[in-house]
Amino acid sequence: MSNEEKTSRPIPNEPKPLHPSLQDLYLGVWRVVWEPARTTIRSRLRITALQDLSHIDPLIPFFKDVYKTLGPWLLLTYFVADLWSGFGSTALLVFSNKVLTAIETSISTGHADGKGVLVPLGTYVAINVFFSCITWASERLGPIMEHRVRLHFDQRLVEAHCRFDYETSQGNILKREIYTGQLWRTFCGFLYVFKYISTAISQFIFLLSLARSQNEMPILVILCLAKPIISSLTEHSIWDRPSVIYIHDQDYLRLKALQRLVTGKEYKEEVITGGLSWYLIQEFKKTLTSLKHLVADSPDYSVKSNPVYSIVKDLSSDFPLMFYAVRAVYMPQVTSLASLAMLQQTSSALKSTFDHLYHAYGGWARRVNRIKSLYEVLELKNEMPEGDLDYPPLSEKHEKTCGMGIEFRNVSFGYPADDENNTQQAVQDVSFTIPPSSLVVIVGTNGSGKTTILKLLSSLYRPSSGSILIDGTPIETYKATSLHESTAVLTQNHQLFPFSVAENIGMGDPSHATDRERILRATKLGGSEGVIKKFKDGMDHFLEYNNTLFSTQPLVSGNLSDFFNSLERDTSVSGGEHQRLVASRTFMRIASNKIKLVMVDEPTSAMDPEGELHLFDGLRKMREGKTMIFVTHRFGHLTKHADLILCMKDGRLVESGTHQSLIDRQGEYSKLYNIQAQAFTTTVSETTS
Ligand SMILES: Nc1ncnc2c1ncn2[C@@H]1O[C@H](COP(=O)(O)OP(=O)(O)OP(=O)(O)O)[C@@H](O)[C@H]1O
Repeated sequence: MSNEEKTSRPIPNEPKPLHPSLQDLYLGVWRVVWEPARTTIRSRLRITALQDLSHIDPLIPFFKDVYKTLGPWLLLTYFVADLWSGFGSTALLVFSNKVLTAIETSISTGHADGKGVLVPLGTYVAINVFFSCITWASERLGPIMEHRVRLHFDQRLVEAHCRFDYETSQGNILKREIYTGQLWRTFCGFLYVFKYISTAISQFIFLLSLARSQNEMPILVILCLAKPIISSLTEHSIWDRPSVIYIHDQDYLRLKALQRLVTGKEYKEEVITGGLSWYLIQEFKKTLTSLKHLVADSPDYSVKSNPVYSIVKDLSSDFPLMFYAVRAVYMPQVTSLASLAMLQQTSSALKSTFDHLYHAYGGWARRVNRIKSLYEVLELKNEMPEGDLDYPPLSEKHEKTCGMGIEFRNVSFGYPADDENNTQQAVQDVSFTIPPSSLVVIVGTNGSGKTTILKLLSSLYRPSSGSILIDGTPIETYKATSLHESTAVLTQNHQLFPFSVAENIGMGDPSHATDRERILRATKLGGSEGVIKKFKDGMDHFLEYNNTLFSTQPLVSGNLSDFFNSLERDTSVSGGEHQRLVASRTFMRIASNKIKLVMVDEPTSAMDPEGELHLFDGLRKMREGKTMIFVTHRFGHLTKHADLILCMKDGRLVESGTHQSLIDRQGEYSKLYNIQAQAFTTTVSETTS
């Protein structure tokens, strides 16, 4: 396998060693570290308000997708277990009633009917055990299904975001955040409604059938308290004590980093112009494959790991009933109000079911809206028109050694404004022609439209009027992705990605993203060798390290606090170092041999003069077969060697020509040039005088 085929791995998955006083636990992708201490009872979920029911149409594609992701058997098992938990509670009431009736008969006749009591009791216990097993199984299945549903929609969203053009990606619809982690619970929320309706019906029927039929306080109180006591002894929550919780799984971190790259607005421009979409999808899929073994990403997962605890806890709520049953068998002369107790028990169960139903309905509209938002994003159409012509067209005799030919014909463009009355144009009626393989410099005052010209050429936006021709063909005739593959862009706004240094540079040419030789060459050309030497782990140093690290409670000084501090990482680089690393990525891209147009927009603002000279020299040496456009405020080697200078002012092209012709003209260019030249001449004359 070539270098390119290997997945570049994030930092090693080595757990950080712990002080002997600390303990740790791995829960899914999380590592929880704590100092052993006493536990407290976990807090309860908050309750949502009742809202109107919405129509069911938007839910159909969602249900279909969940069905396709989980398959019929997993879904059916979960659905049956869910429904059973509703009917099962009524079945328990039926058999507890039988037990109580048998007890009552024993008492009234004064004859101990062991079989009459023990058979329904045995059935009751068997149902309860079965019930606990089903509950336990569905608690195990739930996180697996949740995880799969989440990964499915994560992938759909990554693919959708990679498909969006720049303008679409900035739109309002995408400002709403979609948490795929909630989608399974949303689905369950719909199931709960059906579950509680069926439970309520069965409990109600039973309550009607009961209408026919019908004191040891301290011990009863203790028995009633058995359930919370057992729960607090057997259920341990990581949220109950000071713990350090962080994502330990490196694949998961990479998954998150890839998602950030795809969804983060700050990366979008470069993801689009860098043609990274397919690479990101490919890497995302690879990472998903490595993550399939994990069933959840919530640190609460698997806190209850033993089914016996669940069985004992669930049985404990019936200790009072068992107590009465045993007592009736051995002391039949003591009378109890069995029917009355049964009525009370059934009605309180029904009350609780109605309560749940109320809350399940309460969340219905919220859940429908969540699903609507999800599908609005998944089905969102791109705003920018594009054609299906490849660039450079295969059929035409496009010279291999020839850069891109560009023509602007009366181009005007205004950015989509928040305020519709704001009609100011960033570029107005601009026309120029750039012959293939030219070196062009665009100069002008701030806000004069220089960067906007590059953005229009990058197909990030389309002109409001006029036309842009690429090699004589309108730009919108080409596939935007195909133009991006032929273009390298370097600006001062370009970001470092949340990956290693090597991958940051390698992604300049996604087809060779792990080719170390190419990366090293690009590193030298971009002048970032010195930067990388500073990192302890060199090329493998992580930039913008994305670890989820927090503590559950304030950490006072101590071993836990020291441990917490040791996990924090400093990933910052200086502005100039940042620009050198980004420049290396561009050199990686230019070296891919597909590039016909290089656009460079003030990428050296934070660089020292040596770095700047190195960068421009490097770019000029790679000129062959490329058209190069530089936007700059600095008049120097570039402007003097340019084939064409475009001078912008207030969105208009005011002058164009070579350096000498524009100096001779004594216009806007000459004015800007003289302002800069004056600074040096004044300094020289001051020094000499
Ligand atoms: N994303 C945007 N949304 C709205 N207006 C914008 C946006 N980007 C630029 N503009 C406006 O468009 C005009 C031209 O901006 P542009 O960035 O092209 O100028 P520039 O010549 O590159 O400026 P500078 O030299 O400061 O980089 C400016 O008035 C600017 O405020």
